[in-house]
Amino acid sequence: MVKICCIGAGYVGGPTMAVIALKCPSIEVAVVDISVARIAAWNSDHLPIYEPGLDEVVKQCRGKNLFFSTNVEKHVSEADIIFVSVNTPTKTRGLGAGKAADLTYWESAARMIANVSETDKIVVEKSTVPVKTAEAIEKILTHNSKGIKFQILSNPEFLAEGTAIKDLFSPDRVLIGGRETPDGQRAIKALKDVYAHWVPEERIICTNLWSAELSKLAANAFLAQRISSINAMSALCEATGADVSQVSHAIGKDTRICPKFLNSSIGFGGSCFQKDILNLVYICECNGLTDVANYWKQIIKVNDYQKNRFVNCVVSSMFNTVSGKKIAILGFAFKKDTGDTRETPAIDVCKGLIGDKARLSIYDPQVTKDQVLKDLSMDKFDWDHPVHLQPLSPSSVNQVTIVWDAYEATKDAHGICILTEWDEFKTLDYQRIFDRMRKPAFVFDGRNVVNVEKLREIGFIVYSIGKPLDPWLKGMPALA
Ligand SMILES: NC(=O)c1ccc[n+]([C@@H]2O[C@H](COP(=O)([O-])OP(=O)(O)OC[C@H]3O[C@@H](n4cnc5c(N)ncnc54)[C@H](O)[C@@H]3O)[C@@H](O)[C@H]2O)c1
Ligand SMILES: O=c1ccn([C@@H]2O[C@H](COP(=O)(O)OP(=O)(O)O[C@H]3O[C@H](CO)[C@@H](O)[C@H](O)[C@H]3O)[C@@H](O)[C@H]2O)c(=O)[nH]1
Repeated sequence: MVKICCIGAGYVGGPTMAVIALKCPSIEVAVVDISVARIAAWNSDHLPIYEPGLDEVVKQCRGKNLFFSTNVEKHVSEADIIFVSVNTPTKTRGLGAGKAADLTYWESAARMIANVSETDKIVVEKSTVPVKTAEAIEKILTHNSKGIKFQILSNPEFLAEGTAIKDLFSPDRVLIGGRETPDGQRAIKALKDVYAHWVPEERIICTNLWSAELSKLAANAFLAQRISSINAMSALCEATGADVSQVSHAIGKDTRICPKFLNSSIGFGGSCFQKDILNLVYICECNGLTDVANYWKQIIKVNDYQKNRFVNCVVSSMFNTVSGKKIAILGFAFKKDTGDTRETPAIDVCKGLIGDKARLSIYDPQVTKDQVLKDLSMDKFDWDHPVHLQPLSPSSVNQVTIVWDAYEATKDAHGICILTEWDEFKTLDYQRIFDRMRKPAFVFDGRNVVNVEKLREIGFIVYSIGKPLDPWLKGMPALA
């Protein structure tokens, strides 16, 4: 029986291995982690992450051919194939701080693999890593081993949160990079055989190591670039009276452009886009490609611009001050159908409003009070370290309350900011909400989820990103 071990039981390691176990009953899969709490949660009825469909997959295989354990060394030493899916945060200190990937967790995993291995292994990079990481990992493994052979493969993950199970069941492609030697090709085939249990052969792409590593960074940069492009257009739409949804629809009909990833928003969030683009920028700079680095930097600049623009719009619309005013925040997760808040644009928007002394009442159907408070008090990039190494949650953040109902959040509020596109925000009873708010009552829709005309009929002043401006908002200093 082939044995797989995955180091890192996070958003990638957990779902990916659960699907491999489900689709390959003949393979034994162990997912290991240094976080005792995380492993306990994977072994309980309350999984550590919320992902539609994940519970069912885990329930079907856990205890049969899928195991979650803190006994990292035992499972690593027994495995034929080891996936490494640990954190690769942005460095906050030293060389490359603020851009380069911090490979501390990866390096420590590689050293441990070298220490405990007694048989030949295939080591698979599942984490997103800088190009040429495989070369460094190879050096660590070969210099520390006792004649054991290691083959390194790059097998980046392309799943998106909220649709992880769907993406894993039916991936657009699986990418495997390896050495162009007979041993390297044999390793590629072994991993290909795993995916071939359910992924059609034509969707499994095999390349050299560096192409696979770079393709992951390139894919995220291209995706994020589309969002920054449409968000840049949203500002122009507001200035000219065009409607960004109509523009997206019109340009998306061109099959060369396609309609996906053209939804204007308060900016992209999530654990990957910003981190991976910063990483790409750093690699370009290290290779002397300053103009290329500056091109990709601009994607993040526009993303920051979009978040600032939104905050400025809220403040300037409400008579240039939100001091002491209650603002309801609907949605805190970085997108719908996930409880993940890593790098969510809601953090920057909330911090911006708190900076202007607003009182915030935050509601998100999947994000806990503790998480929100932690996010609002953590330093940039601190979130991307294993949970037990993160700062403890503070007891409270001034000016912020967290509630479990959109009606409670909006009661007596002066304004509402919609920051995540949860479906339930489309069907709220906005008349009821309006009746219980201070007047004039404002809605700032950062995700284009509400029916603007209906809300204006009720009496709201509505700002919806990239849409023709409400007469109230025209001429406001931040928007003019
Ligand atoms: N989240 C996504 O949607 C996504 C998608 C594709 C790729 N990625 C990449 O995958 C990697 C993992 O991301 P994630 O979202 O799963 O992170 P995560 O924080 O959810 O999980 C990483 C896990 O690794 C564990 N860990 C760290 N060092 C360890 C060690 N030495 N031994 C054992 N366990 C260790 C941590 O405790 C943590 O539970 C990152 O490189 C990320 O960029 C993420
Ligand atoms: O048209 C769009 C699409 C997305 N977003 C935002 O962009 C961010 C990222 O969304 P998405 O890409 O759907 O989620 P992630 O889980 O971050 O997935 C991305 O990052 C992963 C980690 O690398 C990759 O594996 C995935 O392929 C890639 O889509 C979120 O804040 C979304 O709200 C928009 O604003 N407009």
